[in-house]
Amino acid sequence: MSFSDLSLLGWTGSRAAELPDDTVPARVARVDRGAAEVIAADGQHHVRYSAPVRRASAADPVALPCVGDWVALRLLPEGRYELDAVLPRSTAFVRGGVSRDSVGGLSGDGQGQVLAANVDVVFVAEPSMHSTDFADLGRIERLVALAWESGGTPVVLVTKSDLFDDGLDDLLADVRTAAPGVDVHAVSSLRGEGVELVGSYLGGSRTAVILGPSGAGKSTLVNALAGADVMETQQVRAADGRGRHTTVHRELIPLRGGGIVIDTPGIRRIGLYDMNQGVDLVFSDIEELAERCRFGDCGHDGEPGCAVRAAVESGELPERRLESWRKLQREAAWMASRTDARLRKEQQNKWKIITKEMRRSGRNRP
Ligand SMILES: Nc1nc2c(ncn2[C@@H]2O[C@H](COP(=O)(O)OP(=O)(O)OP(=O)(O)O)[C@@H](O)[C@H]2O)c(=O)[nH]1
Ligand SMILES: [Zn+2]
Repeated sequence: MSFSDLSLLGWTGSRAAELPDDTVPARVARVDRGAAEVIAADGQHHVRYSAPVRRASAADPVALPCVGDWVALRLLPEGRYELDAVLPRSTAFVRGGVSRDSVGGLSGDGQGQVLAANVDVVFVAEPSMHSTDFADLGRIERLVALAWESGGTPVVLVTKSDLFDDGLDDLLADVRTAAPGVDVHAVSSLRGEGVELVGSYLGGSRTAVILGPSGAGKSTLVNALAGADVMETQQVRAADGRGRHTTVHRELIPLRGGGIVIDTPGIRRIGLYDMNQGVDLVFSDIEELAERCRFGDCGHDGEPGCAVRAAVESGELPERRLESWRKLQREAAWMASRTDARLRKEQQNKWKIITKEMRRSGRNRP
């Protein structure tokens, strides 16, 4: 991968002002215990972290460089670069626990870890059919919440749309109800339908991730966008008999039509934790109804004058959606109790601004 022009990697003039003196910019393509693969204007480099970066990261893992970060490189007297600073992130996927240990629980140390940074567009891929099941609206809600939480813009892709003959329009309508204010598109990588439209979100060298369950067709879509087989799909893995864990992913993938996709094992596994305010936006319809409940702290659980229950009764609000909302609220509360307080505050501040913007532009009106 070679980029003579960093703007193809998403570098913008506004970031230049944040670059310390006597350093050059680079973007992190991969991290590996105390060192990173970065792409600078003069090519790819393997760089170690400076002492200040190491100290900051020891105090708070959120300061560790991660894929997608823009960083400052300083040329050392012996002629190699050192990673001197992580430039301020515009967006970040933060995981609440540092490690998911073998029992599958969060580490419980309450510290965050950044899985990917400076992601502009978050595609939420949900297959129209998953073995014998239809698209899972609850999963879409969760992943859209996570996308909002990162600061990026979610776009829902109903993948494998070719598996659907009749009723695709109905399905898309249901998905739109599950993700108010979010663009929803049908995509078939197999037929090449919708692929160009997906690519159009990445104009101006924007950066994307694709979230979604295994088998949603994420790798196939990335290959279609990249115009080359940069990802091993499940089919290829099955054909050459290699287990998925041995697959070496390229983590920062340039696309033929411009733009970049970040794909890391961490982002692939990211799922159903780390949500707070994102939930409010996904359920903006419920939040709006709740403003009309008689009691400010209404639990929508049989209280008199409850506008939310009334909407369920009248069929305006699907019961399923109220249940999803309750479930996500509980999880978000649980996660929030475990997330580093400072980080949470930062996210909340950012969130207030985004919410305000959305209110103003009316984007969260279903
Ligand atoms: N019918 C149909 N099948 C597709 C489409 N896109 C992908 N597939 C198939 O679905 C299977 C899974 O596709 P992948 O791209 O490997 O899915 P993934 O989301 O990357 O899966 P993981 O790597 O396990 O996360 C493969 O057998 C693909 O050939 C599509 O548009 N239509
Ligand atoms: Zn109520």
